[in-house]
Amino acid sequence: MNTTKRKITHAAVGVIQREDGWVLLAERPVGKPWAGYWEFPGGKVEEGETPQQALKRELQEELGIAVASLYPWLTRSFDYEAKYDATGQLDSPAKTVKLHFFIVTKWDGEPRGLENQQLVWQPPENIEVSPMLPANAPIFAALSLPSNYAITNLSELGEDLFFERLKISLDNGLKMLQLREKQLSNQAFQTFAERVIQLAKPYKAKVLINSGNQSASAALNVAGIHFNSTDLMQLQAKPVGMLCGASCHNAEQLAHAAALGIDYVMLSPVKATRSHPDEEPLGWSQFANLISDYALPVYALGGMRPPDLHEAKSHGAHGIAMLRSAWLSE
Ligand SMILES: Nc1nc2c([nH]c(=O)n2[C@H]2C[C@H](O)[C@@H](COP(=O)(O)OP(=O)(O)OP(=O)(O)O)O2)c(=O)[nH]1
Ligand SMILES: [Mg+2]
Repeated sequence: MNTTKRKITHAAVGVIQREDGWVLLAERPVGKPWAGYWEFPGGKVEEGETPQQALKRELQEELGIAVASLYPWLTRSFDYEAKYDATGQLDSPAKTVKLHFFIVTKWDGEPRGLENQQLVWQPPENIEVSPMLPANAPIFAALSLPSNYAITNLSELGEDLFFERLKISLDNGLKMLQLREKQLSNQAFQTFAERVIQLAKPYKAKVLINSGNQSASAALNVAGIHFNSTDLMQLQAKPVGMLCGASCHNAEQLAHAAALGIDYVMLSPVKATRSHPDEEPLGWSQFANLISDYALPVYALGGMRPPDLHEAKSHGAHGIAMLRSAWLSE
């Protein structure tokens, strides 16, 4: 392993996202390192700039747009090896880049390729341009996760009401839910889970199961597993071939989840909740501090209701996870 300390290049990267979810990609023009590779618009953070200031400048320079609204999102480091062109000339030296991603939701002006770069709008779950800058591979998986994530609450609602509400939620666009029912026997959980999976299937909603119910699940066709924080800390490697998330409550758990490279975390409790009345809430500022330099998408959990989404995103969250309020009738 190369242990020489590399200089870190900071870059500000803009995920410019339309209301339909499609994002803007640019092809690096001839004459720049990694020419022909696709990327999100953005560029290097200059001396004395914050990443957010750098992004606004870069999007003005590269696309001629003025950012009107943005959310801080992920921060990821990536080690680039030296790259040589076909004639053996150095195209780009070995370096470590730290990418500060933002999601840009409003802007003034129509994006144009002011540096002769090709531009294209793409749906994150089905990108058709390639090659992509190698650091960006996990970004599209993260972008494909929905903003709202529901956790089942069968024990409080009872079966009839739960399935009635589930149907309504799916009709209203719910795309991801976690089955978490510690009180159920393996057999009862299995029956419950099969019914949920069946209902969710035509909506293409992702169904995950909590690791506390995992023993019941071998036969179930679920999209993934959600590890509680105790099981997360026991985990040595990310299970392959499935979506994988975890509950975190502190910096140590967040760091372990990031080291495993799982797909998302939930950080809680943001606010006081009825389900966990004894836990001290983090509040938004501590929530934001814990994830200010974090590589994975984070769902805020604990007292969240749908109108909290904007505030959650303003504090760096990818979205919100809800237990009780996911199933309210209004
Ligand atoms: N803009 C952008 N840069 C990315 C992405 N992914 C990724 O690894 N990078 C790396 C490539 C570069 O090392 C660095 C950003 O540099 P850049 O070439 O865009 O810098 P810049 O716009 O300031 O332009 P210049 O210095 O090349 O003239 O971050 C991405 O999606 N977008
Ligand atoms: Mg650039």
